[in-house]
This record gives sequence, C-alpha cells and structure tokens, in this order.
Amino acid sequence: MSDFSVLAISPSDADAAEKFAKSLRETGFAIIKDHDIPVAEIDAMYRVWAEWFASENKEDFAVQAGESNGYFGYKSENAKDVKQKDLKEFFHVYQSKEVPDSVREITRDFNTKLIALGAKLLGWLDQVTPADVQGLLGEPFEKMIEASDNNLLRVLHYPPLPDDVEPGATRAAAHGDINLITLLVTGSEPGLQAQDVNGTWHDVPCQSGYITVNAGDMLEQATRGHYPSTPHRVINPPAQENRSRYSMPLFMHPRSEVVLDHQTAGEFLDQRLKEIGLK
Ligand SMILES: O=C(O)CCC(=O)C(=O)O
Ligand SMILES: [Fe+2]
Repeated sequence: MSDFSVLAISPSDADAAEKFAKSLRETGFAIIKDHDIPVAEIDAMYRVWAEWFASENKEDFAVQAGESNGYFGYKSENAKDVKQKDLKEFFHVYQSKEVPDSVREITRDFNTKLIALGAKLLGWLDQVTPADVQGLLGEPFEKMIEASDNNLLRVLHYPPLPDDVEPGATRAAAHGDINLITLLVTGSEPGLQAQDVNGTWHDVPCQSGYITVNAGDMLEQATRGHYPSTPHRVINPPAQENRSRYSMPLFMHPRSEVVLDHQTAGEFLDQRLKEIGLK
C-alpha cells in the first residue's frame, strides 16, 4: 500500500488538457485543484447534508419503484458480482428532480458548478484524444452530456460501523463506476482507495478542496479501452476513527440515446442498475 502519486492539475495550467488525459490513461485517475468551487461551499454541503441524514423524515424521500432519484437506505447497494451490501446510505440528486427543502438551494448551486466543471473536463478529452479513438465515437464527449437528465450527484453517508458488523462487509466494495467520468469531491474522512494497472491499491489523498476524477465503464467502452475504468473502494475505518464519513461523487452520464459501442447509454445503465441491486 502506498500513496497515489497522481499529479494535481490546475485548470489554468497551459497543458491542463494533455496532463489530464495522460493521467487518466496511465493511472485511471486525475486530481483537479484550484477549480472555482470554494472549499467553504463544499464544507457547507457536508454540514447541511449531515443534518439531513440525521433527521427523522428521510423515509419521506425514499426512492419510488422504477425511479432512481431520492433516498436509498442503509445497505441498499452492492458492487457488481458482490453479495454483501455496502455499509452506506445515500441520496440521488438530479437537476430536474425534487430535493429536500433544507438542502435545495445550496445543492442545486453546487451541482450546477460541478456539472460545468465536468463538461469542461470532457471538453479537454475532446481536444486531446487521438483521432483514431475519436473516430469510434458517435459524438464528442462534451456533446454526449449536453442537456443530459442523467447526470447524477450522489450524496453519501457512511455511518460509524456497528459493533456487530458482518465479517467482510465494507463501506464500499471494489467497483468501477458505470458512467463516463466521475468527479469525486474529497470525502469528509479518508478511506477511498484506487487500484492501479498492476493491481496495487493506493490511498487517494484526502485533501480538502481536491476533486478526484476517475474514468468509468462507459468511457472505457466508448473508447475501446483507451481510457481504462478504474476500480476503487472505500475501506472501513480503524476502531479509533470510527466516525461518520460523507462524500459526493458526480457521475457524468450521457443522454440515454447516445450510442457507446453496441449499446446505447440507456441500455447499458439499465443493465448495470439491475446488477447492483438498484433496479
Ligand atoms: O465515497 C467515496 O469516496 C467513493 C464513492 C463511490 O465510489 C461511489 O459511490 O461510486
Ligand atoms: Fe465509485
């Protein structure tokens, strides 16, 4: 186990797009710093959502059958091909769907900013991805997510571990994300690990204000492996640090009709949601 020595890229770097694509290609991850989302806003998001997860009326927002927005209770999701459920609860925010009053304004604003940053990063990939790989795409990456209703901000709460935690159960078992790229604002506590191409697990730096980006399965599929999807997981805390952990990944999802390879993004997503117990 070692620290992940991924370069932190600033959007103002002259060669930001090249560095970003190189890092995604060689490590599956990239770190963005000096973006325009203030740390104070990230901290405020964690604060208001911590209060919401501690509130009594969470179940009023429980996800409805056939839907994917709203509240998902503790142990509702498993990683693909893993039996045990992850030790987490979460809320799925879509720009066009309802969010609780107490968190609405800040969440909409934060989500808008993060989606804009995600669009910019996909635009970087459009600039520097080799022409033969671009030739495989039905449309540029940035276009795939334009006016997409499928971009998903997941606000996660990993409660302190109970005394009777089942052997082998973890906060988040190893998985690849389904979507194109994920923007993962640094969590409130450490625990996130990424696997490199040699199979070694690394701690992802838990530095406030950093946004870690990883390639997902749709990006790997659309580029036939040019950008490999990166396995990652969230490990359980040591006993002396058994606190709640919060994190907020934004999953950038194409419009449903975008063709990835032999499947549309909508078909791909549907199949994967069934495999992870969410559909
Ligand atoms: O909590 C984290 O830091 C990672 C969450 C994650 O990988 C996911 O929800 O897909
Ligand atoms: Fe993930």
